[in-house]
Amino acid sequence: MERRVEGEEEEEEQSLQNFLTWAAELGITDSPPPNPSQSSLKPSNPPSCLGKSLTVSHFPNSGGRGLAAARHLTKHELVLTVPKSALITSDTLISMDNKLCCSIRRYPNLSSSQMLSVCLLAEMGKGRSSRWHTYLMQFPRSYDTLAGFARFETQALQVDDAIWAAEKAVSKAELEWKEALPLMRELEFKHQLITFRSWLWASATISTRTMHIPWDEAGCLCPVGDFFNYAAPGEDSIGSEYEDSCTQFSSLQVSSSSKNKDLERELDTRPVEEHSQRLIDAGYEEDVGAYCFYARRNYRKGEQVLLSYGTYTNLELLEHYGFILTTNPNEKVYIQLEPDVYSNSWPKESLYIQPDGKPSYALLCALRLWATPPNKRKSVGHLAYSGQLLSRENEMHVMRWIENKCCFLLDNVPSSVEEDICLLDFADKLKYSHLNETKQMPLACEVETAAFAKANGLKTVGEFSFSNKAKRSMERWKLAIRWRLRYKQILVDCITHCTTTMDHLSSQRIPCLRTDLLSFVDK
Ligand SMILES: C[S@@+](CC[C@H](N)C(=O)[O-])C[C@H]1O[C@@H](n2cnc3c(N)ncnc32)[C@H](O)[C@@H]1O
Repeated sequence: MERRVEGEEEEEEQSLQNFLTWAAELGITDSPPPNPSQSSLKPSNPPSCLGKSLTVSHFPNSGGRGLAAARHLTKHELVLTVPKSALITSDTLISMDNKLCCSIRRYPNLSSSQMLSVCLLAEMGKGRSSRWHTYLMQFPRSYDTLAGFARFETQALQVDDAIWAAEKAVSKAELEWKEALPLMRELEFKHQLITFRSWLWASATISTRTMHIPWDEAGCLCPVGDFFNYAAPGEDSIGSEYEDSCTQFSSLQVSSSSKNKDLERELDTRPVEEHSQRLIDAGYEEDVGAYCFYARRNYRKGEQVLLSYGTYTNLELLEHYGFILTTNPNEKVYIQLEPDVYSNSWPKESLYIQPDGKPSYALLCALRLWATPPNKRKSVGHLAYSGQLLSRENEMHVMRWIENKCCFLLDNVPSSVEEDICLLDFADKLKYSHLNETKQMPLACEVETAAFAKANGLKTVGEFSFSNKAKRSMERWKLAIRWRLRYKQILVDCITHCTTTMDHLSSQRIPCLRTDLLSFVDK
């Protein structure tokens, strides 16, 4: 969840009100006509920004500031439109700034996201004289995306793949910043705006808030539209299979360089009459000339109205948006197989443990074939690929293998599920009081807490009148612990699943599809 500096609530409230008034003047409305393509947005509609369909509210456990239903909303109903003139892209900012326009042309090798970052920083440098000042003030001051993770926070992820993803995100951001430095120097940015810290802020703003548009890969910043918090596809809408598959489209986007194929697909821009066939909950509509947002399901008054940014694992959410979901239907614990298992040619991304602890379809198929004697594989390939259990022994073998793998992975991380829960509990309490309870902690927690204190220049772990920097580090540390805890819980659930399956297999006479298919691996 995003944080703002404490003690500024009143000021923030005033700033929000100013922003919403400004947004209404720009024609941003949550009282759009039922079919905006048949009615001009201006000037017949009274200025309205929030209160008609939506209202700004706080949801401490699901995104902080977000949008709530101001009344009963019906599935597929149009709830917000943001006209094109209110969207911010690199082009918008360049067109209003001659110096920026002349300089940026000399750097054609910068990516569209790098260009938008530079434009955003240039706009920030203008302070109150920026046309967008009121809106820019609504952005968080810091983010928890992986690129901003310091060494201690990265190590707290504990799992190699996750540590690697964080290190890669940091080095990518550094490289992009260095590439953009000559342009920022040419533009004579103030020292504060040229720092890596400011770059991280600008690129995280783009990563967490831009929305897909067809004419700029970096996307656009969409005032008010970017107040929608996230619900995973499938989680928020109880719909048909058709709807579930379609909610994989996203309006909020990750940077084009991350190559998320889902997000590169064209968005649906069909008219509102085709509501029942609508593929997404938001998108730019050329015929309306506005970004349009639709309710993805029915909402009761006061409920948070959510948007699906796309299908993400928790690590991806952390990388691009700086948060994770405790219940994420798209979470995956990837399982690395030996090279001989890959001969079955399953893509690596299909081999994982699901959030409910069950092995993925592909993982089961791959292991069932692998546990079959090589000379029998061809003849049973069609059964394995159609997801069928091959024999009791084969299945027992597969379950034992997965169970051992999960145990191995759990043994190779520095702390257990129980220790992580204890550490999270401790970190939560630290916010409220001075504590010196580390002596009652399990050793692993004590060691990690001491490492946190050291990384943040605190003399003792009991010294918790934190600086803002230490508070932000604490938030990222907690995110890392929550991420790895979920990872471990899935492995534990998988072990339970394997044990239960093996018990079931041993107690029952499972008809063998092929009695000759005894696993060969034990022999
Ligand atoms: C597009 S903004 C949404 C509005 C944002 N809460 C605000 O106050 O401006 C996306 C950011 O909101 C937060 N967020 C969105 N959905 C969330 C969720 N379900 N749980 C936690 N944080 C969420 C994350 O920090 C994310 O980067």
